[in-house]
Amino acid sequence: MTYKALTIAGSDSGGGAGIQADLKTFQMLEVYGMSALTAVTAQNTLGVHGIYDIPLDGIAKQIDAVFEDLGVDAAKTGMLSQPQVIELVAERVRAHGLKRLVVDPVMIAKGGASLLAESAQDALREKLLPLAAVVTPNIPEAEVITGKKIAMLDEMKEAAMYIVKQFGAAAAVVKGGHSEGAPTDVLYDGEQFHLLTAERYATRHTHGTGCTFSAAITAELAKGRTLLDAVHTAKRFITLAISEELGIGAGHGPTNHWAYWRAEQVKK
Ligand SMILES: Nc1ncnc2c1ncn2[C@@H]1O[C@H](COP(=O)(O)OP(=O)(O)O)[C@@H](O)[C@H]1O
Ligand SMILES: Cc1ncc(COP(=O)(O)O)c(N)n1
Repeated sequence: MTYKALTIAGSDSGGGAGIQADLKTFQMLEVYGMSALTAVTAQNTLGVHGIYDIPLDGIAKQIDAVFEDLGVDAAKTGMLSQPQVIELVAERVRAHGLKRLVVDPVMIAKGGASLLAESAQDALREKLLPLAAVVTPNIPEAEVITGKKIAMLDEMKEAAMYIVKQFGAAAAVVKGGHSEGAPTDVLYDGEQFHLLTAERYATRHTHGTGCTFSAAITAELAKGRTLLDAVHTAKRFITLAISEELGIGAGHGPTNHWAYWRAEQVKK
């Protein structure tokens, strides 16, 4: 059986985040990867040097071409850039009846560049979140979505629940990468909370961690795994990818997309 996943996101020329991180992650989890580009960024580990949006009809045609021929078991969104892109993606997701949608509400790159216009925040909340099987904000993104400050674990829990109850997402994971101490992520699945904890690695090479984490959830959902199983696998995938840093680039380098697969081979 060949499982298929689609990423609707921006290109990172540096290969650590965006479409490139997503496709590498799908591949390493043995899922066939497909892409619909929303924007092309000229980017490396030092920052974003240019953003070139793809015309709306080009985005729609990529999505439709993939659904109409190959089929999609699960999809994720990453950088959506503009409100019209969010509206279009929401409309195509509904038209194709896609159920397993992971929304990574990408807003700001690690270097500080804005990857989502402020005017797109309402469209994200109103149009896309209701279609999500799971939303994966980091702490600053969860603060923007909910309009509430998050300093402690209890507030991460409140934010995850608020995103589900207020905006109609089926589930939310508020990621703890930006907190202090252990990087604990909070999953609210509509009924219960689940905490996922790992060791914190002192490294500057965390470019694309959010993209990689949400892509791993998407790949596992494409295989028909439960959300809880998918999030657990994604946590292991990203923790290994961060712990075995590649050390390339002069700035925030990429994570190691081989690490999980190699660890699994050793187990066999
Ligand atoms: N230094 C780190 N050590 C271990 N895990 C981390 C570290 N930084 C982030 N993570 C984990 O990586 C994943 C992505 O989180 P985060 O960095 O918050 O997302 P984003 O890239 O969207 O800002 C989460 O599971 C988070 O807990
Ligand atoms: C095209 C693109 N998409 C997403 C991100 C966010 O990735 P991160 O916040 O992990 O640097 C990025 N830098 N570039």
